Amino acid sequence: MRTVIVAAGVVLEHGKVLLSRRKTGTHLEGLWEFPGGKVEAGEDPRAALRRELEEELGIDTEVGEIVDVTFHRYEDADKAVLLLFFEASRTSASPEPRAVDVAEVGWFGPEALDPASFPPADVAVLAKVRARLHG
Ligand SMILES: Nc1nc2c([nH]c(=O)n2[C@H]2C[C@H](O)[C@@H](COP(=O)(O)OP(=O)(O)OP(=O)(O)O)O2)c(=O)[nH]1
Repeated sequence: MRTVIVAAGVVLEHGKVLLSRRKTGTHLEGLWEFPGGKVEAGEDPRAALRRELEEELGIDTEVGEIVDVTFHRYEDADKAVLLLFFEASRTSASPEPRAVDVAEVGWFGPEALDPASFPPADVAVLAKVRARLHG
């Protein structure tokens, strides 16, 4: 089984978190997630996250500290993911997020962070993000 390294962003603004929804036809289709994607061979994970946020949501960001690291095996897809969740913030010049290469995008409060709507690999980080939103 291969392991894929994924960088995902926790972008908070005004007590809400930025989430995107996976497109139909992809692994885990229709679920909400922290926007991001695969780190290419030899690529700096923070640079990968900036690139993915630009490609998928059209936003310009600065990537900060790590929020959580999780490992999950998706037996059905015969793949494992090492997920690096980073704090990220939009630069002052950044456009508003839009669904360029995701099914949907939006800002959500803590009540939306129901683990049933997210990939199983996200359970631990959801608790951390919920705590940040309440804090
Ligand atoms: N961006 C992101 N990906 C996540 C999260 N949780 C989680 O399990 N993943 C998984 C889903 C995918 O298997 C992988 C992200 O890679 P990707 O978005 O480039 O995946 P993909 O659909 O293009 O994958 P593939 O079909 O090309 O293998 O990480 C999350 O919160 N954010």
